[in-house]
Amino acid sequence: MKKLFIIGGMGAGKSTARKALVDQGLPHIDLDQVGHDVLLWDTVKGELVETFGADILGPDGEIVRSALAAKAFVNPAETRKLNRITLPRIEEAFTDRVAELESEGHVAVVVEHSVFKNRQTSLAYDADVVMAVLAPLDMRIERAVKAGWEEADVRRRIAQQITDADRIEAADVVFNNDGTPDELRNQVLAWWAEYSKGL
Ligand SMILES: CC(C)(COP(=O)(O)OP(=O)(O)OC[C@H]1O[C@@H](n2cnc3c(N)ncnc32)[C@H](O)[C@@H]1O)[C@@H](O)C(=O)NCCC(=O)NCCS
Ligand SMILES: Nc1ncnc2c1ncn2[C@@H]1O[C@H](COP(=O)(O)OP(=O)(O)OP(=O)(O)O)[C@@H](O)[C@H]1O
Repeated sequence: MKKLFIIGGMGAGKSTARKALVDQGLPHIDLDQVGHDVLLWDTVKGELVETFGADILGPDGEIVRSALAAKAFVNPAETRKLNRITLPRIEEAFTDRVAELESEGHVAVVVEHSVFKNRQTSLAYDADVVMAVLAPLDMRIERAVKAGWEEADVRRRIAQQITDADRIEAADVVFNNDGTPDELRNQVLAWWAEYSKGL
């Protein structure tokens, strides 16, 4: 089963690109969603509270994601603390999900990976294809704000992410999303039409 990774900064258009491939019948894994799932694990919750304080918990005893984000994205050291706790668990859940899809006989899976660092890290080392979705910074911020995120929060998160130059360097295919969503979709579908011939 081919693992097709979609990478890109916040607001770049990863989900839009992913939807184009899912419409072609491919299953997908959204690592942001897997990240949310592992926040419910008691081990993860315990380590996060120990590191960031009990005020990241809501009245129901679960993590309030906005409260955690406000503490974890203030500087690279704090983000590293967050990643050290969450990423190994995300990898564990991801590996299980990939094995399930593989046993169901899918030819490929689309993996949306917002926190991609490089191809050597555990999550991405066996990616068959890395697709980068790129858009100018101002455009990404504007889109994310329009989608409901607070501008200061978006800027803080982007400051903890790799740059588009790094993404181009790591990618096999690059999609520029500085036009309309349909233009992005058409680029992705044209790529898939070629790539899937070899499957
Ligand atoms: C801090 C948390 C609770 C905030 O949750 P929230 O619902 O506000 O954001 P969500 O998870 O939907 O992420 C939205 C976007 O924020 C950015 N972002 C999220 N985590 C990170 C990170 N560790 N470093 C840099 N940017 C990040 C990405 O662009 C992502 O698409 C959550 O993002 C989290 O637990 N992150 C750590 C796990 C992780 O790295 N997940 C990403 C998949 S590997
Ligand atoms: N070409 C485009 N023109 C205008 N709006 C767009 C375009 N592409 C995507 N958008 C919108 O911008 C927002 C961000 O796009 P999308 O969710 O695909 O990005 P993402 O990379 O998955 O973002 P995130 O990192 O926040 O998950 C969405 O509201 C989407 O509808």
